[in-house]
Amino acid sequence: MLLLISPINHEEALESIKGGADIVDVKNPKEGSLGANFPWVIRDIREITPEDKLVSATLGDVPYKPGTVSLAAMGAHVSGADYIKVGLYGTKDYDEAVEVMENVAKTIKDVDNDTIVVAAGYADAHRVGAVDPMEIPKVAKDAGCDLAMLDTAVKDGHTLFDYLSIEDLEKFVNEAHSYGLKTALAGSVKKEQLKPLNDIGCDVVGIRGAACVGGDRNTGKIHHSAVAELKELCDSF
Ligand SMILES: O=C[C@H](O)COP(=O)(O)O
Repeated sequence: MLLLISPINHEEALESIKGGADIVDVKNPKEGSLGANFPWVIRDIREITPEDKLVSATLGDVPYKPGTVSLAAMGAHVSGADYIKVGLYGTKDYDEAVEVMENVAKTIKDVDNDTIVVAAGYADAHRVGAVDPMEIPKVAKDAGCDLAMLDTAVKDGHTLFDYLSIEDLEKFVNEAHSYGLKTALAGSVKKEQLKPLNDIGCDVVGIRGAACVGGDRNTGKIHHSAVAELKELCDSF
């Protein structure tokens, strides 16, 4: 299972790289769970990240506006992102989510087929009126994405596991795999929760809070020792 770590700036990206993150995921929590950062921050982090590591960029907790989100995807691409995550927040059902994601996938695949397009839903979608998380694998497949992901929309201490059972998560992973997609799971994941995620076949675990000093994604900063501990655990399974 690969370790994706979400820094917000240059300093935290260096800590993530030093700690051994497999994917450096540029994010801006001030703008939400999958808040988007600025093009120059993504470009700078791509420049300091070794070439063999992927740089991811989140496009935000996006509205049901396929054109706006497609342009944002192009912005992430020209800024150097290899992995583009779209938080399906304003899309209330399968049809809206597919419409956004198929336009993002077309935008990106037309210019670079190797860039990874990620459809990200929310385990707590019911709290914000977003598309059902269990529909995300089908959304990702039907829209031509590479990866189906779940995170949590509301970062209030609840974790992914508060909303979905391990059986549901396994079903999510198996369905995505049956379509030939990879999976990523996140949502205030703690180090003790890595093994169950690994055991159900999850391909990527996404973490910010547990990689920060004090375990707090907002007040803490990412520290390489916390990242290294998570990386060692991921490699031990
Ligand atoms: O993509 C993953 C997220 O950054 C997860 O953040 P979190 O561990 O603070 O919920």
